[in-house]
Amino acid sequence: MNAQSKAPREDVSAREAFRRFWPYTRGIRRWLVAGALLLILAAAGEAAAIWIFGLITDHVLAAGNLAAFWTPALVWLQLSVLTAVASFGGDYLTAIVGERFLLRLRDSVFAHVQRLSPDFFDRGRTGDLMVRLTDDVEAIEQFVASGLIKAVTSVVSAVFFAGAALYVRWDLALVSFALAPLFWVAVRRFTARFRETAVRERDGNGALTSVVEESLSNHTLVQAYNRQPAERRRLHREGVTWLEAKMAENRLSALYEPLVQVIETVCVLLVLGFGAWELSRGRVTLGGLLAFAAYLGYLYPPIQSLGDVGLTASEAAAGADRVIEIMETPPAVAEPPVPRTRAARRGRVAFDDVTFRYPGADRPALEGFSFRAGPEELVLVTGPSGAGKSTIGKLLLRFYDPERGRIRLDGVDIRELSLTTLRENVTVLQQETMLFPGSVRDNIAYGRPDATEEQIVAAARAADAHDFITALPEGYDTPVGRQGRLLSGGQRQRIAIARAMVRDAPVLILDEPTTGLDAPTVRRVLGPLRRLMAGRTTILITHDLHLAPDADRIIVVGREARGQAVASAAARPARRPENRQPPRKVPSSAL
Ligand SMILES: Nc1ncnc2c1ncn2[C@@H]1O[C@H](COP(=O)(O)OP(=O)(O)OP(=O)(O)O)[C@@H](O)[C@H]1O
Repeated sequence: MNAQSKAPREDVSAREAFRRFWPYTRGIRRWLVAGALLLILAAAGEAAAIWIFGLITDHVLAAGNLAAFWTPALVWLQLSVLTAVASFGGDYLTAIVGERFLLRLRDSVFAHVQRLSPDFFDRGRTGDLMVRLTDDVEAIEQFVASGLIKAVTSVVSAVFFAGAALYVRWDLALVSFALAPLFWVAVRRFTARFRETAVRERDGNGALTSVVEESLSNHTLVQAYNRQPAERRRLHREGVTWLEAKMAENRLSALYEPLVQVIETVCVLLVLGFGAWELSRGRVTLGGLLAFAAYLGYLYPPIQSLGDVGLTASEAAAGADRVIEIMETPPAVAEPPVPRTRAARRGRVAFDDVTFRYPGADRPALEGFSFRAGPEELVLVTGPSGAGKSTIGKLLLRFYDPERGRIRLDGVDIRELSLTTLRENVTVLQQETMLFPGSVRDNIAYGRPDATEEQIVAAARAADAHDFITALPEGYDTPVGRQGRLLSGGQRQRIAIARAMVRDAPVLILDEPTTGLDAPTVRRVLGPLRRLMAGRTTILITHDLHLAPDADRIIVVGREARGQAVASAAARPARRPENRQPPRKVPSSAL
């Protein structure tokens, strides 16, 4: 199953989302507690300051007694400094906890995504995946880490201010608390709707980012086929869907705040009316009444903030659905329980009666396929398009496991090797030369980041790339651009050959290494390719028979008449041309 496909998603409740992501706070929980305690201290400081304000009103302002002002004023000043420090510390720790949580969760989701099969990426939409790794992960943080602190401090602050209000005038307090359930009703009604709109908004955001990503990464195709208006319309359509979802969300938040304010005003007016009556009868002092009103004023923000936590929880649950969906997509292959981390590095490859079907495909891409390739052998794999040739490389690299049969490297089933060890032993040179944005040097050293300058240059020389690289404006430091687009196809190919040389693996898979290159360029890369193949087991997947004379064996992967894709190993020794020159091997000491 593919997380990015449109399969119906199981909704996750906020509680489940919390339970699921709470373990990511391991190690930072003490900071979480410290942050919450500091914020509670700040709330207590504010409550005490209001108390002093009431005292000053009664004993200084109402009594006109300046002498009584200094002591409470000094205490108030000290309290406000203490409150400021506690509030700073609390906010800072909350931010640290939130950001660390975010970092850890994003790292973990990304690490999982990296283990998924190529099929997951081929079927899914990159833009949507990007939104899941950024916005959705952030929404979860807003709830689980900072949201939790906010909820705890809001509850404690509400208890403080409610307690203080009760202490000052319990009867007045009870009158105002009688309206508290109104808040709950408002919050509950809004939370459910908010959840719905949040899910739509997140999906819309993913779809919009996907269109931008797809359109920009295929800009040449778009321009060459005059598809700009169609792409603009596609973006606009997704933009409108997102706008509608966003507006529904904004409408709800815009409605929620004034509604809460109206409820607040009703409370305050009720208290003031009742208070004025009590004041006129001399049952409460002006200072007492003002302090009481202030406590109520301070009581509403934490209650409102609890409501906000409810809304954040809805958004987080919507994000959590999307993140959990990825986390629950199983990797196509698993590391063995006790992986072997050493291989003989001789390069003996064997496919024994291998049958493989792509996930969701109704017929096998390879069926009962067997072949062997030994050290220093060049096995050429050819056959019609779609017959399963490239699949051989994907299975050897263990992007997928066969349904039946087994694949061995130096006599060991590749399922027993650690994935790292296996992939250190097999280098692939793909049909489409993949370069990473970065310099020429970074790209050559991509498979072996600790490669020395001499090794990089030796590989570039052997790949016949050194001369054109030194002629580039910044030599080995020249940026190659996105997917190496600043270089020509032949240059990209030679850099990829140099990269494979630096990697120096005993098994080499060349998947259509000359596709897309014109005849002179093909002739130009043949020499470097031969040097790369020297001393290794090479599986050359190609329609192009330029290298056929060099092959030790040719395997024809074919389709049988019944229309099923069947790979048959019609292996036959290739005729070795008399004039075949032994390839010059790049001394491994130089690599
Ligand atoms: N990710 C995938 N999911 C489902 N089917 C796939 C997937 N990748 C390839 N296939 C199918 O598997 C079959 C073999 O594909 P493969 O890429 O191995 O063919 P090939 O012989 O290398 O073709 P070509 O010469 O055109 O590159 C094809 O029918 C193809 O449609």
